Amino acid sequence: MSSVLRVQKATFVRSGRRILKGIDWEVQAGQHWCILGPNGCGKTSLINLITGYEPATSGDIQIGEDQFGNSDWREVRKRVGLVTNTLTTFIEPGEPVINVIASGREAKLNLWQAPPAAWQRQAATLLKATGSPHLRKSLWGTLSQGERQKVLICRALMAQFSVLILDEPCAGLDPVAREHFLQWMAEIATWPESPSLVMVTHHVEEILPCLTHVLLLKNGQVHSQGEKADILTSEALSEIYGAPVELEERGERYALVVG
Ligand SMILES: Nc1ncnc2c1ncn2[C@@H]1O[C@H](COP(=O)(O)OP(=O)(O)OP(=O)(O)O)[C@@H](O)[C@H]1O
Repeated sequence: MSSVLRVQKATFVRSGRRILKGIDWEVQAGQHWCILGPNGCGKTSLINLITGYEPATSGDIQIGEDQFGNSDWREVRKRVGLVTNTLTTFIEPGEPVINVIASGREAKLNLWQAPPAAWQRQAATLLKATGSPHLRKSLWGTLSQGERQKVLICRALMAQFSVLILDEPCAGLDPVAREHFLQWMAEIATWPESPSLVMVTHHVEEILPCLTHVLLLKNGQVHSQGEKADILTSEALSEIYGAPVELEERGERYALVVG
């Protein structure tokens, strides 16, 4: 299997604090990952290194064949998609939904002009696949939280990334919207051209069967990583959260009982 993303001995130091302390992690083609860890363990910091928003203090980050430092990182980052709520604040409320999606082609947030017809068609096709083709004529500012998440993922899919990082994509969704959203994510994972999905979440309920691997972080270090069935245990989760928790299997999904 080919490597899509490789992090080797990555450290991240800010304000004299060692936030990431030697992370080794590899995502191979065809794998979909979930990252779990308590607040402040370094999940966002790790994502910031992978997307090139922050330079690692030491260590190597490789996307496919290209390594940060040896390749033009602006080109490399075009292969890593990031869907995060912080993006939403940078998009103008008056921007048409189709333009928001089409802007993913150039990794720009606001296009300020009508996108080329071919991009508009591709954007409309992606939107249709979400089951929300009626949003085609909507403006960004009128969308609900769940609709915004779908549009942001469509936007990311415009660029044909090899890795798509979803940072707490279900935050703010009601239970039904969350389940619909997760099922759509599961469908994306079945596409032959699907990027490797990396989902950061605090909720084991959101770990879908399509997520094949799990990375557990604690205090800026890898606690454990590997195939979901091996890594996701009550014992491991109790260790990372520093309190007894019980992982319950419900069909192919999970629930967590605290205490
Ligand atoms: N630029 C920075 N300067 C100083 N401290 C930072 C910086 N970036 C992150 N930190 C600190 O590093 C730690 C890890 O932060 P990070 O946001 O990566 O955690 P996280 O696992 O994503 O947390 P959460 O689950 O709460 O979102 C936190 O204690 C945070 O305050």
